Amino acid sequence: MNPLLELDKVDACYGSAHILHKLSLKVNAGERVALVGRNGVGKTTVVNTILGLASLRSGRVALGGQVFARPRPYIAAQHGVVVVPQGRRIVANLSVEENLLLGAAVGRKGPWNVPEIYKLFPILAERAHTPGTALSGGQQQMLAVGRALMANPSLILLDEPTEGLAPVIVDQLADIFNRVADQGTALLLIEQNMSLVVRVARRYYAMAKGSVIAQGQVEASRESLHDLEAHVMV
Ligand SMILES: Nc1ncnc2c1ncn2[C@@H]1O[C@H](COP(=O)(O)OP(=O)(O)OP(=O)(O)O)[C@@H](O)[C@H]1O
Repeated sequence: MNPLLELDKVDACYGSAHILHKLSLKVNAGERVALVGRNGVGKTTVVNTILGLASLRSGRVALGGQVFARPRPYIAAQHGVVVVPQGRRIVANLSVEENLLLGAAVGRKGPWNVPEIYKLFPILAERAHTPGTALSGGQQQMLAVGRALMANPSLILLDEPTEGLAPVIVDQLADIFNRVADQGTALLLIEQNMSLVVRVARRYYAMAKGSVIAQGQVEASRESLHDLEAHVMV
């Protein structure tokens, strides 16, 4: 079976700023993969390249085996690849429920709908008619994950989903990510919190200066945690 996502020797830029250099990675159906690395190495640029928000200079971006010379956000969504963006990007003048409904705009069929999201995150049901940005940071992150699930994705790209959140909320999100993955949705988890990575991911790529410099299995061991932490120490 073709990988859900494959980047093959990708070079990508913002204008004249050349950020990604011969970067290759792939995510297969149902996999739990982490992308780790220090601040500024280009992790968000990987996401932006998949969405066409950074320009693809050379190499290949393929979704489900289909190569896209000019990736776009709607192409990714139509192919079941959705992003929970860094900073969440909750729409301020829409309610929680309206933010969730935005996620369904792509019209993919699947198990996720508003009642199912409310079962996963009961707090969102309680606050359904509250403006999305009136929620706490942790609740906004739940809303961003719920909005992504509303697209019935086969792969979710999570860009630093626990940044700035309290440990108790991080624990809840780890549990949610595992439940979502247990139901068969693949995850690409971009994270600086390595104790979360070892709880969720089974495989990792480590980046430095716009390239993948290491990859391997993730194990729930002290050694694995130590190895991963070495890639993100600043
Ligand atoms: N729109 C842009 N135009 C030019 N350079 C950019 C742009 N966005 C990011 N960069 C630069 O690209 C490099 C990689 O940034 P990127 O956000 O991909 O890193 P990151 O690994 O996700 O870091 P962080 O953990 O801080 O989000 C950085 O040097 C950054 O300054």
